[in-house]
Amino acid sequence: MAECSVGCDVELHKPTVLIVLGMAGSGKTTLVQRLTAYLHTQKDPPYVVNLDPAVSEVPFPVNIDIQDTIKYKEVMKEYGLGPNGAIMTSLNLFTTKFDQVMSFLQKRSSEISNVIIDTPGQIEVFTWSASGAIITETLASTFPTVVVYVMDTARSTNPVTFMSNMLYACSILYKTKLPFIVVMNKTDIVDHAFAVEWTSDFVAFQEALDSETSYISNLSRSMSLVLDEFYNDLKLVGFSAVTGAGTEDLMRAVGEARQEYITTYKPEYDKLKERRKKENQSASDLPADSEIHIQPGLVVTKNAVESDNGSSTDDNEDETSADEKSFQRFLDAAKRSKT
Ligand SMILES: Nc1nc2c(ncn2[C@@H]2O[C@H](COP(=O)(O)OP(=O)(O)OP(=O)(O)O)[C@@H](O)[C@H]2O)c(=O)[nH]1
Repeated sequence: MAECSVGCDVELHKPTVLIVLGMAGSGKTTLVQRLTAYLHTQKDPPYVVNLDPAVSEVPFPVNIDIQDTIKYKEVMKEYGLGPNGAIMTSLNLFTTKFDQVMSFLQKRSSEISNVIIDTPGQIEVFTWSASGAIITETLASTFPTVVVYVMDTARSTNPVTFMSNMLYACSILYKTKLPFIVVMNKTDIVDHAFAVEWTSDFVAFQEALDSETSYISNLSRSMSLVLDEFYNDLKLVGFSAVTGAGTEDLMRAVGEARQEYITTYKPEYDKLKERRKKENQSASDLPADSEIHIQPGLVVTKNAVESDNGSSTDDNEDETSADEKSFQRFLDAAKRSKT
């Protein structure tokens, strides 16, 4: 990617957006709580956004809470959905209003240094959905944005499990195209030194795999070669959301990732913004009901959403996934909100 040569100083006065992702139970919410408390003690309170519609209690002061706009249990009732479908639909509905979130952020932009975004427990709701992609792209097109990927250290001591989680992290890196920090959380239970060793010493990881004799461990050996490149640029931080150990290391890594966004990723996002603008202009030639404006510069057409799901309109209705149905409701709701 190209280096940012001009206009980078403009970014100086913008807050860093931290998108906190991770498997269910890895400690995302507790980490957001810990970071928020830390930044308050630094007299630099963050702007906090909760995108998890199903969290029973938000344990930190939150500026924007999806639950204030969308009642997840009502969505379940109204659309006859199970918990996962309702979480997905709630996020889709909220995405149609994300331009309002952006205007709040822009208004506060000069007063805050960090925006922290907590995401739904089920990671795929955010990472493999069109609404997650729209939110990520919208934020990253405007603010220096970094992904904070939380891993449960205690549950990653098995080399094959560790490898699986790292492959997932790697796939998110390629999907979001943003600077990436892996936070090895819960170091109060297990020290993360093994993860540092496995990601920096290829031979040490191979030796750990030697104790595994399954077919999967052979696959892991091959995959570890692939991941070697990913590890080269990886920012890996040991952290405990419960004790606060590693908080300063994490904030240092966020600062480095922000810099990386400005020099390496921003030029790509600028090009994307330009492309979206052009798409937006050509979409204005289409009939009104074939487009849905999510926010200026971002247009989701019906076709775009369907191709995101890898489906076509010819699919058998019975085979239509809950995800696709939920997107159809998203489209309908967005159309309604336009009128
Ligand atoms: N010992 C220890 N426990 C932790 C730490 N961080 C989180 N936990 C515990 O792990 C559990 C899950 O934490 P959450 O913060 O709810 O995790 P989450 O990723 O937001 O969970 P979902 O929203 O369900 O995905 C809770 O019981 C926390 O108390 C940590 O650093 N150390």
